[in-house]
Amino acid sequence: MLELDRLTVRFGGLTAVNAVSLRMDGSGVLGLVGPNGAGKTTLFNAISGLVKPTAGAIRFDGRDVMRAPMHKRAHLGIGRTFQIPQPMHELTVRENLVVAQRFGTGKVDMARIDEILDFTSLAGKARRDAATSLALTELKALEVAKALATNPRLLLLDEVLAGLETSGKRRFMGMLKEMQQRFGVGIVIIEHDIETISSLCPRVAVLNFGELIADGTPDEVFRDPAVIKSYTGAGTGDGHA
Ligand SMILES: Nc1ncnc2c1ncn2[C@@H]1O[C@H](COP(=O)(O)OP(=O)(O)OP(=O)(O)O)[C@@H](O)[C@H]1O
Repeated sequence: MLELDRLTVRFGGLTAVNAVSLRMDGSGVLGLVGPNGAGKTTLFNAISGLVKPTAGAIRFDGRDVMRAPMHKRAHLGIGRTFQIPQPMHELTVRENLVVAQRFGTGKVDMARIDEILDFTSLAGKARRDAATSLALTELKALEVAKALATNPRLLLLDEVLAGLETSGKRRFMGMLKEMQQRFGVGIVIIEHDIETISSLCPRVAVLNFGELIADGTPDEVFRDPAVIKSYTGAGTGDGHA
């Protein structure tokens, strides 16, 4: 479904993503890890159309989307969340989903919105509450709900689990596991915690200084000396992946 071919993003003299080639079919969950500044979010930005790659190719269902604008990529089925949740604060939870759905699909389907609100446990908050009144877990759920409302077939989740306490995180992980089946969506998730990634993702890709240095099962990847070195040598030193 998604095919990156030597994708490269440069910001002036800095190569944030360096000739990354990666394929993903329409199912499953792919974990994307790497030390801070490795280029993970930039890769998401390039796939979703927020930054313009310098070189390489992005194909979605065999179609070259390298130059397609964000809304076009959303229409084709590429959805995403942002590291810092970006709700429209003054709108209600339901209105946030309506706006997202219009952006992603060009129409409004209230039954689908109700299904998503239910699934993300936001139904009780939907009508009255402005997004600004939500707690962190609810804001993260809203970020996922908005992305689901765009009707994606591939969903890029940028650190949606970060900052959640243990029980919230567990519930959220259950939701993500169920989401693939229920909504027929393939997931790529950026997450720093190795235990979380290992439990969620049968496949993990590792970036370091913009380069893809490993791609395999969690067991293979987290035992790979190059990956261990990237964390101990060039990593954050804070125990995070
Ligand atoms: N718009 C930009 N202009 C210039 N440099 C940028 C821009 N966006 C990102 N960078 C740089 O590109 C590199 C990769 O950043 P990116 O945010 O993609 O890393 P990351 O792996 O997502 O990091 P983190 O885990 O800390 O979120 C960093 O050196 C960052 O400072």
